[in-house]
Amino acid sequence: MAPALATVEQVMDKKFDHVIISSGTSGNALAARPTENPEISVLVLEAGQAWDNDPNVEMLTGFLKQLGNPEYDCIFKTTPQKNLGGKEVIWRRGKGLGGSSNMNFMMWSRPGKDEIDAWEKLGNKGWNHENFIPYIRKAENFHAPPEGIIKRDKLQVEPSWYGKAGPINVSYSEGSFNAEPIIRIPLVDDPINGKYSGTWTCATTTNPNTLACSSAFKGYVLPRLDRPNLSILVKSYVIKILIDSAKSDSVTATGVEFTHGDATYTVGANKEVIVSAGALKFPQILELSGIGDPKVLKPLGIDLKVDLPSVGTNMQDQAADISVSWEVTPESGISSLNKLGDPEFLQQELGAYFSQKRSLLANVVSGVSFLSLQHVTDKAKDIIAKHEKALEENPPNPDMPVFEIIVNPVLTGWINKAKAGKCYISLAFVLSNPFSRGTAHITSKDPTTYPALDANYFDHQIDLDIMVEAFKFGRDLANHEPFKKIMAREANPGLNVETEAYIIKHIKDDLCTVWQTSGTLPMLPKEDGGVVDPKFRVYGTSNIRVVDISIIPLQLSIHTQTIAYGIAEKAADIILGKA
Ligand SMILES: Cc1cc2nc3c(=O)[nH]c(=O)nc-3n(C[C@H](O)[C@H](O)[C@H](O)COP(=O)(O)OP(=O)(O)OC[C@H]3O[C@@H](n4cnc5c(N)ncnc54)[C@H](O)[C@@H]3O)c2cc1C
Repeated sequence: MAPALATVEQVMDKKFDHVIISSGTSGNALAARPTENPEISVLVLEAGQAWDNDPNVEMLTGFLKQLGNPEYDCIFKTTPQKNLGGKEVIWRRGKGLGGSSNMNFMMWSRPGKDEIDAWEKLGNKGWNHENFIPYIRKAENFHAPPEGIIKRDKLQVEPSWYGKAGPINVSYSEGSFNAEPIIRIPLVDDPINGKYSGTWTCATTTNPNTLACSSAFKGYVLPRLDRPNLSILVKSYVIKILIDSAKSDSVTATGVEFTHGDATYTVGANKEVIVSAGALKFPQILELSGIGDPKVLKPLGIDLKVDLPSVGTNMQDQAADISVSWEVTPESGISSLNKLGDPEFLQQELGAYFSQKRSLLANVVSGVSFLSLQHVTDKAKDIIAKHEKALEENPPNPDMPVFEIIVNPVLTGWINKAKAGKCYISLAFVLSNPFSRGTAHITSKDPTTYPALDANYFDHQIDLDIMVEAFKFGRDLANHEPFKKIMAREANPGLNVETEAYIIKHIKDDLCTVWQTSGTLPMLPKEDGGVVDPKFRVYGTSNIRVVDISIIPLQLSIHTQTIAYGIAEKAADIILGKA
């Protein structure tokens, strides 16, 4: 049944204690926690729509049908990238109740100790691993795996390490596709405890009993929709925050302006406006509201309300080469997702999904390896020395993972197509901790014009140097067990990509993203380029908070949905005066 949501007539011109912009991954946790107190009223404005038991949102491989479909996907793209020969890179993002948690690949990974402790060292008091992990645990409803899966995935699972009472199902799946422990890469059997360099099986946000994908709206809000103090309006696109700038030291948000259908409406905020519209859209909302860099706002004729030049800077995107695949031998027993292109096979697998809860359609992405630079190449010291001057201010931690390899049972790459009856695996190579920084700024006053998203890939040459070495290392894994015995031949990009020059060309031609862009509104001291303080408040405002992965000051190697949930849980405690 479709959830009972508000109508525009029920919210227009009304006042709510908290107005939350978007029902994305962070937005739902923020809507659910404060409304536990019946005295607090919350309105959520979400640009997309509601999903009513939609198999594309419910089923584990349903995201494949969402990618590129404008009903589900915001479909951003970067500006032409100067270091990629002008190529524009498509960036997927979820739209509608649940945001990107509906379309992500469900991997559930906790951050490393050094990564979160670094945020505190950067000037964010109280933001360290020890304090932050309990907030991630709050989101978790962990399902301890059966002995068979523990053995198969070589896991150490101590249920007390995980949260049990949270809204998001976290489990190790039957449908995991795991490489065996990889020669040359150490196995990590407890990657959730603050150190995750090595190879391991990742948990995913799946309900192992129903094989349903667990997302932010379904977990946090759907069971609480009957709360009279919670209103959600879908198809409401926020244009800007309404600001009272009568006081000179800090401005106050009085409400929000949004469109719904063909009309424009306003709604009031008694206490706060909280923006959780994601790292790509939020800078736009702030800039249209007059908060940002005068050099961006003035030429567009936008009145400056808060002079905050760091809005939309510090963007960090995990770049990836996902187009390296091998045909596997028939003896490997690996069945790849390409086979789902055969309608008869697809029907068979759909039947098995619902009747036996076992199917290729229940496959989850879970075989990951995180590697430091010196693990990948014996040139690590040379590469760091070569860039010493540029890295002076921010020397890399030699043990920190900078690179990830993700194993997938599917042919990827654009050069060669899948052959009928053949099966494939691919290794995605991810530059997880880029040194290059990009920007997200408006170029027009028109709120429907997407912001200019400049990832600035390879602006820092060290990013390309790392990609090249990691590509060579990852590709060479096919010559070692356990891959050697299953790889029949390289399908993409193919062996003519051999010299360093060809490798660089291939990386640049095929460069894409793994959609973990963060940092556009960093939590840092203002004098160091910060936009929000450690309590999520936008500098120069009394009641606007940013609560999503825009605030990440320094990218993590890990996947970011755990961070989005942890951030929102922490913000909820702050809003409720508990932290
Ligand atoms: C394809 C894909 C695969 C991924 N795989 C993984 C993975 O396996 N593991 C992992 O940990 N992370 C993964 N991620 C990343 C993870 O999903 C995100 O980091 C996280 O969901 C971001 O949450 P958020 O709250 O910042 O934004 P989102 O969840 O993206 O929410 C933003 C919301 O804002 C709404 N919105 C935008 N503009 C407006 C406006 N003007 N008015 C009103 N509403 C607006 C959007 O409709 C959307 O609902 C993946 C992401 C993608 C896209």
